[in-house]
Amino acid sequence: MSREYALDRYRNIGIIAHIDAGKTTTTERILFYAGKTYRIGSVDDGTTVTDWMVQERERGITIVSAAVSAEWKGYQINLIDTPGHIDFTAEVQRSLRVLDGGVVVFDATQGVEPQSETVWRQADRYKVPRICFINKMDRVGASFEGSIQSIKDRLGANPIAMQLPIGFEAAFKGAVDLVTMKAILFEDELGKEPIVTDIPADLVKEAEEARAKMIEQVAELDDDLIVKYLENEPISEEELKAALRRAVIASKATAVFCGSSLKNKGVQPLIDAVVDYLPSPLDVPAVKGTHAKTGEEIERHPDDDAPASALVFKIVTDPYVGRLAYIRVYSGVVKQGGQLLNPGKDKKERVGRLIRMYADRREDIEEVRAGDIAAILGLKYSFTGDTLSDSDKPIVLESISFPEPVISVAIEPKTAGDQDKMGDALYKLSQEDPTFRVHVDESTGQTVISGMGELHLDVLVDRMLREFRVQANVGRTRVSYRETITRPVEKISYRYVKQSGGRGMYGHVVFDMTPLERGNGVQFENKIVGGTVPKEYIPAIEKGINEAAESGILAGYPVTDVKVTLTDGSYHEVDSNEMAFKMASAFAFREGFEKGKPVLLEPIMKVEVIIPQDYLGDVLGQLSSRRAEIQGMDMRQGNSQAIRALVPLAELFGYTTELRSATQGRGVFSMEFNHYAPVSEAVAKQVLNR
Ligand SMILES: Nc1nc2c(ncn2[C@@H]2O[C@H](COP(=O)(O)OP(=O)(O)OP(=O)(O)O)[C@@H](O)[C@H]2O)c(=O)[nH]1
Repeated sequence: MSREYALDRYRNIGIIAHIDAGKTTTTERILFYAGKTYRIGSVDDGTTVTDWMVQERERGITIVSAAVSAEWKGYQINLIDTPGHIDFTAEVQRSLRVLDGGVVVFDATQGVEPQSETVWRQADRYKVPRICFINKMDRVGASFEGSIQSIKDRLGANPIAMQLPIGFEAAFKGAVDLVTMKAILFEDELGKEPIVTDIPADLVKEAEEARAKMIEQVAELDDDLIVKYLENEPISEEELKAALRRAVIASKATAVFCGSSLKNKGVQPLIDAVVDYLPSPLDVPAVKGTHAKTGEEIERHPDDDAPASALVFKIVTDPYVGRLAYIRVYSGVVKQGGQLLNPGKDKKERVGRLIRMYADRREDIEEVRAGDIAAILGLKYSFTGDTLSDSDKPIVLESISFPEPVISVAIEPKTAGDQDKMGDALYKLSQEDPTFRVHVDESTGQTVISGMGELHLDVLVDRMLREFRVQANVGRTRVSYRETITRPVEKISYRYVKQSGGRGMYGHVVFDMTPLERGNGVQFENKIVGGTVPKEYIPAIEKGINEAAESGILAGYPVTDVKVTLTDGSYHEVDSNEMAFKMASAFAFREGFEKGKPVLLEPIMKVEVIIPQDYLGDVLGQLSSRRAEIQGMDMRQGNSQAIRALVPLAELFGYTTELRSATQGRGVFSMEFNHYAPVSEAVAKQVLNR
């Protein structure tokens, strides 16, 4: 079999946007025009194809990114939907890791919003080339220019306007294409072909100026073109497009388009732009990884003849077909019925079925080639972030790093019947989502689930009910605190000895514990020289420490930012075993922790509040009563005021409601985890008393 599309005809892209900018509507329209949807969905009616999960429909937000394939003018477009809400940041990150380019959607009345800034920065981190779509041009207050200005000011990007809007607000009709210098007009109705015609007479001058500016901007970024430009030689359409394509792929510029997805305007030129300016798998750097056995660094190119390598970027428990693992193939060919190695887990996996998702159907396929995206059915051991590789040439690709969950709730099954099902449901959900954790609180015996925010946990509890039919009582949302030590403790020595008939137990460890900077977790180093403790017991010692660190001694929260250095110990020829050393190190850890002057740490969030100017005084007052540390303020589009602050997460529960009522519903805020910090004594008392 050969390729259906040449490799340079693939586009793996994501639609990235702030919540409500119109990502779902735009995705829908793209899928409609790219020919694979039978029926257009509408977010407002709750029937979109990408938002297939019930609660997404009800909430009107996109939570789980589905990868959907479509076709446009002989190109295969794999659309990876990314959520716009910060609580689902893991979803955004995992999709950014596997896509080659992004379309960032903005609301023309708002320009850059707080969360568009967050997703933009994330895309920067993953070096994803982007084009922009200024949506909602039909709305009152829409401004193409204002939005472009905010992309420049707030994102520090280099936006190049490729169009000039025709018509204003409700009368928005389409745009002048500044490359071809033709007007493209759209009717409101879906499915109508755009009308390509001459530029309206009253816009000719403005269009010429805009084109001159665009050419200048593109030429400045391109060594070849700048010469021609300065010498006033003619620049062809192809040359212009090629130069812009290079600039976008190198992230030196972002091409900007406008439209109204809801009114079916501007979408086809946007898909043309995806093809013209966003990279194919050949245009992005080779993926990096390490040899699973030797640790040697390896690069893999998108070559069908290279050994197979793929990254699992999403697990979905599909109610109809079962556990689907979405993969991006980086090199080689993954074949249905074939075998792959998960080198990280050292497990062989069989590729049961290979499935390509379209907007309206699934299709079984025989193979997925380098550069493409599809789903595998039948994997047993592989999860998000895992590599699948050729067994003979095992590679582990760079994985995806996820933030630590910051809030938790206790949940309790309603009936005995729910008990078993709950365990199963939680297990499956945590498999799908690496920022969702489950643990049993030792002191209360309660099951505690942790995640990235209230909405995140709400959605998961909701899914438990709907997909797994588990009824559960949910406790109050709590902050996920951490515990750490504040001073070093040396030579903690613990001997675990048991003599109860038969064979005894003997394990003895001596170690130092030192506080680490924030964000370092629990680290372990073995510095034993000579054989006071045989090597075979070292892993058990480390395990004992890690298990003890799962719940600290202050209030049972996980321990973090501590380094344990094993310096000495002793063993017994007959009585020593792994269990004894594990017990010894766990007890020693607890003892050392107690002596290290432990403190509670709380998550501090980076918050941005956007409000109309008039409410500034009230909102600042509210923030300061919530222990906020104001970091800065600036003016935004439409006379609104942005406040940036660091606020403890514990103070943010219920803030949305308070902000709304203080600003007559007009204030919005976004937050993202920033760091952990020690709590004040008063707060510590409160938490510890609970
Ligand atoms: N006037 C106008 N409204 C639009 C346009 N595009 C989307 N909308 C509306 O804006 C709202 C949000 O659109 P969505 O497509 O759900 O936005 P989203 O960014 O996908 O939001 P999430 O899925 O929740 O992240 C819906 O009520 C849409 O009908 C547009 O071009 N013009």
